[in-house]
Amino acid sequence: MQIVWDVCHTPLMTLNGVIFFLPPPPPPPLRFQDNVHRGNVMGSAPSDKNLIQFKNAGMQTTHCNESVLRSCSVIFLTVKPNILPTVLGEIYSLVTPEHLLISVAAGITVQTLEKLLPAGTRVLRTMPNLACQVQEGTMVFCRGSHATEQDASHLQRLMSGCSLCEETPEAFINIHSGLSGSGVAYAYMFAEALADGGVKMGMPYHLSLRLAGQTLVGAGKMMLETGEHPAKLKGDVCTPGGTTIHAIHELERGNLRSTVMNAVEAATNQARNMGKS
Ligand SMILES: NC(=O)C1=CN([C@@H]2O[C@H](COP(=O)(O)OP(=O)(O)OC[C@H]3O[C@@H](n4cnc5c(N)ncnc54)[C@H](OP(=O)(O)O)[C@@H]3O)[C@@H](O)[C@H]2O)C=CC1
Ligand SMILES: O=C(O)[C@@H]1CCC=N1
Repeated sequence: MQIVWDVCHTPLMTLNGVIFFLPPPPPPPLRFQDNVHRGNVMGSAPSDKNLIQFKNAGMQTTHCNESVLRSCSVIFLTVKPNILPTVLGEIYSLVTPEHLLISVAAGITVQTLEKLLPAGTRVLRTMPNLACQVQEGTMVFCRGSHATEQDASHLQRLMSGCSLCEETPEAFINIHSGLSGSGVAYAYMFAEALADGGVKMGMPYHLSLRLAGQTLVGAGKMMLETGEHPAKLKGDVCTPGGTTIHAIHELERGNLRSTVMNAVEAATNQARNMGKS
């Protein structure tokens, strides 16, 4: 997840340095606004593979996770879930009440995070999706026992520039992982299949791909902007006896909706299992 860029993109507040353990932001031009200064953002990772892009964008970088704790007050934990316990052990002695720790790790519960951190640590558990990188993301989050109202609004303000960001009960975080965190990947598969269909019928691949991408963007935007149920919008596309209803019959034969529901269920259950191990 490339949270760092998204955070910096938002028009808010001074970050006393922020980010931790991240893949890179996309290449410049980055749009830093108001008080968020790229020089106040610090990324840490073992290698330069991703960090080099932080450096190129004028952010601070380090290979020492402890340095981030010493310099930063808002810490995004974006390592893979299986590495998180080791990293929290490493930084444990440096975490103070001044720090706000924000985890994006799939499956890792608030209870686990709090158990691995000093008593009283302010923690937020989140689940973003990849589209935060293009300011069209989704994120849900919940508070740990010591996180405050102010911490929650801080995160919402940080993320408001790049995602729909909702506070939810913790039980919804894994569901959001299955629906949207992973869901962008299902959408890409659908887009790929649309484009392949176009190619099959004789359209060049690059044109087919661009049209498929825009079809998904447009369909999502219609849903959000009209507030209409997707079934209603689907009905609007179906001319009686026309092309769409013939295609929909094929999708129903292939169990599209049931398959997608199964996918959300499988990903949610996997997130739940990851939280147990
Ligand atoms: N990918 C996605 O769409 C989403 C991912 N997430 C969550 O984001 C997290 C990252 O996943 P993903 O983006 O796929 O992972 P990546 O492998 O792309 O990124 C992980 C980063 O962690 C760094 N890292 C590894 N070990 C350490 C360490 N000990 N200390 C500091 N940094 C370290 C790696 O450094 P190096 O560059 O040196 O290898 C790398 O830059 C996971 O917890 C996942 O659940 C959540 C929602 C969506
Ligand atoms: O696949 C994963 O585990 C992560 C979490 C959600 C999206 N990617």
